[in-house]
Amino acid sequence: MSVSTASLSDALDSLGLPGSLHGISALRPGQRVAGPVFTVTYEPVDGTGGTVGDFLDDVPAGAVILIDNAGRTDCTVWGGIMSQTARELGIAGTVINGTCRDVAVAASAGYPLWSVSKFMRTGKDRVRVAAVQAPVVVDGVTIAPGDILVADDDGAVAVPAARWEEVRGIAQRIDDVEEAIVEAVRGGATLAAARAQHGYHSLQTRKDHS
Ligand SMILES: O=C([O-])CC(=O)C(=O)O
Ligand SMILES: [Mg+2]
Repeated sequence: MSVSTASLSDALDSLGLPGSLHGISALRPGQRVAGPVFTVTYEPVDGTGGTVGDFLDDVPAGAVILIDNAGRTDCTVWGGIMSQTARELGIAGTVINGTCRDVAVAASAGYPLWSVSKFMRTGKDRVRVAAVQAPVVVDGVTIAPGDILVADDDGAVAVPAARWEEVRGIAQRIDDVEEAIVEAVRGGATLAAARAQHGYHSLQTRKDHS
């Protein structure tokens, strides 16, 4: 599963599928995860009774948690206790349509995180878990539990589980072609000639792959 999010995004474009999650960024360089999504949806509460992280004990090892707090950035849905617990549980990483805190703790625990922002005000008494393992919509992309979420330095991409092998295969071929272009340039070709030879400009263009 080592294809880049860039090539996965191009592969999705070529199939006319959505999946690239605009607005969500890596919190630090060098992180990468790929795995089945465990979805969590938050909702606002007025006053007391809300909290964050109640679902964490139920997430299986290897899953990538996707938290949808509707892009809200004025209070957290993730913090350092959660990063360290997730690490203990063997959870692959967390992608947040919202914000998180204690990011230095996540870094020292080596726990991978992606989010809209980082901000220190807690979501306790401000939000609560509304649903787990229900479909979520992020940036217009519907993501169902078990879809494959891949995240790296360039951001996060979701691929429907039923299309994963197809999308991964196309993305792998795109990675190979891009490598061949660079090899051709190293071998003395101009960029224009190398790109033309390998069909660079239409790698992501919508097409019939059959
Ligand atoms: O309130 C939060 O965001 C949760 C928190 O700090 C933690 O898990 O350490
Ligand atoms: Mg904390």
